[in-house]
Amino acid sequence: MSMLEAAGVHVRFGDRVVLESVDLAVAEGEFHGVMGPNGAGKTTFFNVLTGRVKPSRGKIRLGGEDVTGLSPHRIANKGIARSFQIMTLFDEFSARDNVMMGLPEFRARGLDIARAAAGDRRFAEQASDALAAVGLADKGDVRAKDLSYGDRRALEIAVALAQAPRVLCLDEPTSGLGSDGVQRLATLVARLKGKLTIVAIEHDMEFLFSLADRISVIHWGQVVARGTPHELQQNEWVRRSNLGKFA
Ligand SMILES: Nc1ncnc2c1ncn2[C@@H]1O[C@H](COP(=O)(O)OP(=O)(O)OP(=O)(O)O)[C@@H](O)[C@H]1O
Repeated sequence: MSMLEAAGVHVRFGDRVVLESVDLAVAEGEFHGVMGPNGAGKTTFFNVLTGRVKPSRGKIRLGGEDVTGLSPHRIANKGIARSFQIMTLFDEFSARDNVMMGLPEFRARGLDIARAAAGDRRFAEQASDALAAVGLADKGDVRAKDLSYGDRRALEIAVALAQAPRVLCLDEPTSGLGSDGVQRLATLVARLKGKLTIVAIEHDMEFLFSLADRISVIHWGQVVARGTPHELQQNEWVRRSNLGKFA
């Protein structure tokens, strides 16, 4: 059984069809890349997976359970975490507090002060684990706004990891990073690979081809090619487009 499955997903905005019959099956522990030209429908597909857009047809299943059309909040609670292309951190808060605020139990406790006091240490420990997982172990007390761009991107991933997701969706994780930052992210993803199911939209083909187990190419709202990086190198469509130029 696939950890994450999309079956026959259609999305239309007015009379514009943006996704047409998109299928995807991602195995547990797989790192699946999604690539394609600008405007192809990749972000819309992520929005369907994470509940921000309801498909006009088709199903999304997580671990076999139908989660189609659930709210983003409920889908997150079921285990699909998303790291956004646009920074979504609380700048004035420390890295650790940002991660703690991503913990479902932390948010669920509301303003119950007695429980909060008892829970704080445990939450802080969970947050520290997530920070360590992304190489920010010694930056827990640094305010988000004082972190470097690369550290902020790593922190976004820590926020998503702290939710102990079953599936992590990364929307252009390398965007805005210099080559050192990309290298560091590649090391992090390589460490997470196999332990976590990851789906990543990415324009950096070198990054994707070196790390992904399989890649789906979306163009005009449809999957036009899919396979391992090696298989895609042989794919006629990818060869003719300039998408595989790093392959
Ligand atoms: N809410 C919306 N209403 C109408 N059209 C939309 C909406 N969201 C996206 N679109 C259109 O759907 C198409 C696909 O957009 P989408 O953002 O999914 O593409 P993408 O592959 O992620 O592109 P990029 O790589 O540039 O981020 C675009 O033409 C976009 O203008």
